[in-house]
Amino acid sequence: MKYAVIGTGAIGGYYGAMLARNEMDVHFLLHSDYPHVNEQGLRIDSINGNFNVAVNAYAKPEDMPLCDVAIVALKTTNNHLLEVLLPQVIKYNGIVVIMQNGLAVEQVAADILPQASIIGGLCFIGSTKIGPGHIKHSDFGMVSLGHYIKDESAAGITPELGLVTEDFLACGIDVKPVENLCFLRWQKLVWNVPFNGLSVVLNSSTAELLRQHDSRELIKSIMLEVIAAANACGQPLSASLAESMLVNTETNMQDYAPSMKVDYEHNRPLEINAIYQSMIDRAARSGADMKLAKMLAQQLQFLSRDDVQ
Ligand SMILES: NC(=O)C1=CN([C@@H]2O[C@H](COP(=O)(O)OP(=O)(O)OC[C@H]3O[C@@H](n4cnc5c(N)ncnc54)[C@H](OP(=O)(O)O)[C@@H]3O)[C@@H](O)[C@H]2O)C=CC1
Ligand SMILES: CC(C)(CO)C(=O)C(=O)O
Repeated sequence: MKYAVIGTGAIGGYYGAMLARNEMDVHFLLHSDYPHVNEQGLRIDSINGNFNVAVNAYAKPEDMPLCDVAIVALKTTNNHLLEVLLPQVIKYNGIVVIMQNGLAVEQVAADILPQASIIGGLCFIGSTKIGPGHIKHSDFGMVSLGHYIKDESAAGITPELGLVTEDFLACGIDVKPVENLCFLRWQKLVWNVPFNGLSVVLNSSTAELLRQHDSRELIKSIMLEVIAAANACGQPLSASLAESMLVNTETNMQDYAPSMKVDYEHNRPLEINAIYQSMIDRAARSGADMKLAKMLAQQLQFLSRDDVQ
C-alpha cells in the first residue's frame, strides 16, 4: 500500500521512517523541515540503533500522490487542518491511521471521509523531534491499533486493521491490533491525564512526581477518577490499574517529560481538548463529574494564555 504521513514529527517521523527504510512506499508531508528533509532525509537516533533514510518529501499536499493509507501524526491542536489536507492525499475509501493521544480524536477524520476506514493508533513510546528531520527515540516503541466506530463498541479485528498491522510488523514496528479501541483510549488516558497535565502544572518529570508522597497520591486520585469515568461510559477498567500503572512507571519507565511538557517548554499549544475536554464532556454525558480532571484542565488553560508563558 502507498502511505502518506501527515505530521512528520516525533511520532510521524519515527514510525514513517521505520516504514520507509523497509522499502514501503511512503510520502511525507513536511512543514518547517521541508528543505532539510528533502535534501538530507530523516535521521533517527534510536535505542534500537541509529539510521538515516532518504524519503519522498513534500511541502504541499497537492504535490503528493493519492495514497491508500494516511498516517495522521499532527498534534491534535492542528486537526482543523485535516479538512483541507486529508482529501488531497488519500483515496476517498482509503485507510486513515490517527496516531494521537486523546479521546475520540478519530471523529474529525471520520466526518471528513465518511467512506474511509478509520484506525486509531496509541503510541507507547518516548520520542522527540530534536532538530530538523531529526528524531530521538529514547524509550519503548509499541503501538496499539484499533478500528474506530463512533458508537464506542468493539469493532473487532477488521481486514483494514489486519493490512496495516501486517505492514507495520514487516517493518519491525512492535504493533498490537486490538478489538476495542475505545477501551484502550480510556486505559491510556489513565496515564496521560495525571502525568501530562501535572508535569506542566508542577513543572516536574515523571520520577519527580512519583518520588514525592503528595504528588503520587494526587496522581493516583486522578487515575481513579478516570477509571470511574471509563466505567460510567461502559468501558470496564479495574481500579487496580491505578497502582499497577504507578509501579510500572516507577520501575520500567525512564524518568520522562511527557509530550505535553515538551510542548509547554517549546511554547506550543497544549492538547487540552483532546486529552481532557473530550473526556470530561463524554463522562458528563454519562453522569460522571470529573472534578480533578476539570481542575487540571482549567490550570492548563490558564498556563496556556499568551500573557502567562
Ligand atoms: N512524542 C511522543 O513521545 C508521543 C506523542 N504522542 C502523541 O502523538 C501525537 C503527535 O505528537 P508528536 O509527534 O510528539 O508531535 P510533534 O510536534 O513532534 O510532530 C507534529 C508535526 O506536525 C507538523 N506540522 C505542524 N503543522 C503542520 C502543517 N500545517 N502541515 C504539515 N505538518 C505540520 C510539525 O512540523 P514542524 O515541526 O515543522 O512545525 C511537527 O513536526 C500527539 O497527539 C501526541 O500527544 C503519543 C505518545 C507519545
Ligand atoms: C505515555 C507517553 C509518555 C508515551 O508513551 C505519552 O503518551 C506522552 O508522552 O504523551
